[in-house]
Amino acid sequence: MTADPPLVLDIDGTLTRPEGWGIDPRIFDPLLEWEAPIVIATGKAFPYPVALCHFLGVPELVVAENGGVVYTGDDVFFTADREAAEAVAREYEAAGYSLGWGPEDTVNRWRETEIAVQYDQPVEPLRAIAAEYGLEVVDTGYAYHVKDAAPNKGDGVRTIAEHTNVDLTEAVAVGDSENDVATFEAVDRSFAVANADEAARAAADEVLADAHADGTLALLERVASA
Ligand SMILES: O=C(O)COP(=O)(O)O
Ligand SMILES: [Mg+2]
Repeated sequence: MTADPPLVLDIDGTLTRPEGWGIDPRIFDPLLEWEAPIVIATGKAFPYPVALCHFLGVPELVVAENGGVVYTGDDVFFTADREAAEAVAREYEAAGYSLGWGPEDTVNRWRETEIAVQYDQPVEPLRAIAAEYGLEVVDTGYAYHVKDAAPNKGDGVRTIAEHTNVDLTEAVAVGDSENDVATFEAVDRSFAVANADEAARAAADEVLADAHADGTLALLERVASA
């Protein structure tokens, strides 16, 4: 009899419905019943993974903003600030472009360390402006994230492990894009869903046969305690 391994899960592309958008409701019960810690490691702003944990009914262990914000359940750690990314966003807008989210911009409203740009906005001028500020642009397949190069999801996951009982030498991670590569390096076994980008596929120990939540759900069945 083996125990359930700790999980490190990405959100978009990994817990999403086959259509690619929205959380697949089939993940709720397996995650609620999982007997080991679950870390949500995402590019989304801090409130989103916290809310996901809350509504799943699992403890809040969260890496948000691609590692810019880390929550261990007791403490919040910030590993970057928003100022430079904000300056890039203003310059992008001044050049006639838009972040693409509308006036109230709930995607960036609560962001503390980076700025996200909608996926159908032009990325080349964004990359050029970000480079002037020494920042990088990460392509998650869902948005472009303007961020400091230092924070990443993998370091965030390690911070959680240092402050909790999450044992990364036993952990299983699932992800779909270049922002999950550092996570894959931090855990014991790493899996890219079938819809994953090249970077995630190359970094993962295994590419799953199924896409989105279908891939993740099949994997959970496979690695669950016997
Ligand atoms: O916020 C994004 O663009 C992607 O989010 P994810 O890291 O949970 O896939
Ligand atoms: Mg993703």
